[in-house]
Amino acid sequence: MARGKGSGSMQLGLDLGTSAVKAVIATPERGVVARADAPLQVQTPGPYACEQAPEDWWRAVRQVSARLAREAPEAWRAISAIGLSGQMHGAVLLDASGAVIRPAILWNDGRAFRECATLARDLPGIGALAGVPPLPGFPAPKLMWLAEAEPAAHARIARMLMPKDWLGLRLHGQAVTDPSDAAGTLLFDQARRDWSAPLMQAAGVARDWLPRILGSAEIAGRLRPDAAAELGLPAGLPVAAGAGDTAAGAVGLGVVGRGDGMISVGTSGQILLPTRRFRPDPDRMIHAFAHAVPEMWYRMAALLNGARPMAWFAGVAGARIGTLLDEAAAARDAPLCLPYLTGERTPHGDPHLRGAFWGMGYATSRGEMMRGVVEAVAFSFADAAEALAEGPLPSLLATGGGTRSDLLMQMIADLLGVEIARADDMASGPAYGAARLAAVAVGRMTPGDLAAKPAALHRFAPRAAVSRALAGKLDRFRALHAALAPLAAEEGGRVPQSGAAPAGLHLAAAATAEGPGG
Ligand SMILES: Nc1ncnc2c1ncn2[C@@H]1O[C@H](COP(=O)(O)OP(=O)(O)O)[C@@H](O)[C@H]1O
Ligand SMILES: O=C(CO)[C@@H](O)[C@H](O)COP(=O)(O)O
Repeated sequence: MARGKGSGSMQLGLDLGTSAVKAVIATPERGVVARADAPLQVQTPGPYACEQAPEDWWRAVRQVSARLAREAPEAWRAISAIGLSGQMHGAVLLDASGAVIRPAILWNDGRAFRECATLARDLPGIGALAGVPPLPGFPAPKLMWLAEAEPAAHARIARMLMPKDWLGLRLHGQAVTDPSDAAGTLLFDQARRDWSAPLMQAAGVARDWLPRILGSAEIAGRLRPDAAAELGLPAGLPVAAGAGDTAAGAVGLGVVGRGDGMISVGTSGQILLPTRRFRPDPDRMIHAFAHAVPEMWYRMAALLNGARPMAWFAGVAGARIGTLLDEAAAARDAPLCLPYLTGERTPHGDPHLRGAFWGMGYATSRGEMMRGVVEAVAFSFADAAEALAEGPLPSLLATGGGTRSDLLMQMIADLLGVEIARADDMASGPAYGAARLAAVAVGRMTPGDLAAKPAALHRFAPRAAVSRALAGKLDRFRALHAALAPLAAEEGGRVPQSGAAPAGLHLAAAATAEGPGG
């Protein structure tokens, strides 16, 4: 797979996930040789708000670096290049001095729903241009929302970066993004793979707010001396532009060609199929985005609530997620659950949806409730797959923290009727994809090498009989959603522009929120 040049060197892949910063040190020949994670919290100051402070991301990068330097010193010293991956759609807003103006507004923030209606009305062809209909977690409507809700902050904007690109700025000093992350802004012309003048104009975005677009495997800059000193790496290391986390995850698994498929079960969830052409399909809430490899796009069904509802319920129950998943596996029954804790994208495109349980009695246990949550996550993936499928789905390579649950993975395989395969070492993911892009950037891999898939896989084969039993419950899950969606819309309509919780409604808000994870 690798070319001879510099074969002793290793690549550092950094993935700025929503629940944690993940770092891997990898080589093209050996795959991942060391890894470290540092957790992150999501702030939810209002019922539709999801935010993180960029300084917390940097602190987490320093933590994973210190851990790798301590626990894998030889690999750490062999790092010859850095690659980046990160949660998509986040808006990091900087003033003219480069200072962060306010906390980053994340991909699952729903406050900009009114601005989405405005964009859809003013630009009827927006979905065919931007690859996705207006959705509130995307930067364009969020910037419009900010102009109304926080005009003083909006007036200071000199630059907007996506999360991994803000890390890039800290590392090498350049304001750079790549096509796969630019794809998730609603400001990007997917077919031309460049910023779109009509979309920028509609959202009131100045061209010079936006970063330069480089290829994902191009060198964006070199490690600055100050960042090098903080992380304990040599100054001048090349840093590749990298990719948004869905594309980087696909690169990590070799899901780059037509006929490949990926399922990602992280905080969010995705099913992703690479395509050779840009093929928008906005009516079904399918995202058609530029891939991290040149001349490729992908079609994607995207869930705002992937495995995170499981972590949320573990937090509510005050137990470890692994313990509750064991109880869920042993449970014989489960109440119906809707997992839409932050609204949902595919297939509903509805920021007002919320979570619900139905069918509980005094005998209901927490294990049964957890099983209901796991089933709900699997049902969401079934809805996503149905929206995405144009014919039979290919077998899917899996990534993300939720893939650790055999119960969930088997349920999804049963419902989708396709084989799902998880890398045995579970190391292939966005951070590994970022390391691979860095390897291409410094000539340690060829772009063609990115199609290589993980060697050892744990396979979940679909079971027809179980699938029929689950399908009956999926119908009731859909009926519960249909019954509650009008109530959600009515309550959502009463949320003020600021996004603050209206009195008397049940929309949850907290200063901080996240379950205990693993
Ligand atoms: N032991 C476990 N079994 C199954 N799922 C888990 C376990 N530990 C954590 N998770 C799930 O993994 C999710 C985080 O996945 P991850 O891919 O790390 O997310 P992100 O990239 O968003 O940071 C959590 O929301 C949680 O539900
Ligand atoms: O919204 C999307 C993709 O459209 C997600 O990819 C987010 O970027 C968050 O990813 P995770 O933190 O769940 O990995």
